[in-house]
Amino acid sequence: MHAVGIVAAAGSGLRLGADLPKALVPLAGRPLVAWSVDALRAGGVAEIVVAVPAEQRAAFARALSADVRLVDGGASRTASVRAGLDAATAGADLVLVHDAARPLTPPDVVRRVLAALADGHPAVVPVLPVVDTTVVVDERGAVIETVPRASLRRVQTPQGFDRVALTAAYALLAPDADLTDDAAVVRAGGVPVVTVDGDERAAKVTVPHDLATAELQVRR
Ligand SMILES: Nc1ccn([C@@H]2O[C@H](COP(=O)(O)OP(=O)(O)OP(=O)(O)O)[C@@H](O)[C@H]2O)c(=O)n1
Ligand SMILES: C[C@](O)(CO)[C@H](O)COP(=O)(O)O
Repeated sequence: MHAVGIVAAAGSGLRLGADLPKALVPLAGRPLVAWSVDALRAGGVAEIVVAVPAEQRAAFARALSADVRLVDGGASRTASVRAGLDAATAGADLVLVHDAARPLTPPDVVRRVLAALADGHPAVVPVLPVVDTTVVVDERGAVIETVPRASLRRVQTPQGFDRVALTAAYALLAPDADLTDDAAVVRAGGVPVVTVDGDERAAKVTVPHDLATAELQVRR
């Protein structure tokens, strides 16, 4: 089986508030995107395509090794992944879609996703339980309902797919579709999605505190 990794790295990182695209923000001196590419490689994915902001291609080329292919991302994560998928070589039968913003994803998470794909599941996501009480609020922020959380999960990346199933699901999407992850794309196309264990260390760097936490994690 041949897996291609697509790294979504074309976001700007508004919530992080850095003065360069989030995927280029350094963690222990290396750009987040370089860590995320390494995570996929350490888990057994050799071919990597990275979707980058078009105007930053040169900076990404300097940040990554020459065997990583760069493509121009789009206005949404969905558009960026679609561009990466279009650029993957025909030889790949599996696709792992990963966020550049999850730099410290342990290789075991990647391996668990690949193992479930090898078992014949067409779509696999790593998940974690919800550990806080979870509520619904009204427009003023008042709590109107506590949600039972036993069956809720937080979804991480990399998310793994049979390439034919993912390509077919993307082909069904409207060109301007903007879904929050790729599992939602295949589910919209009727493909069942199974879960494997995620890992707290695969947390997404979204706000400044997440970057500080990642720095501490690297130093341990
Ligand atoms: N047009 C976009 C938007 C997001 N992403 C990528 O999708 C991943 C998850 O998105 P998120 O963490 O929301 O990143 P940003 O969109 O950059 O963050 P923000 O919403 O704070 O601007 C990131 O690795 C980001 O680079 C992408 O490839 N193309
Ligand atoms: C893809 C993702 O990381 C799965 O949890 C998440 O949906 C990305 O969300 P964001 O708001 O675009 O960061």
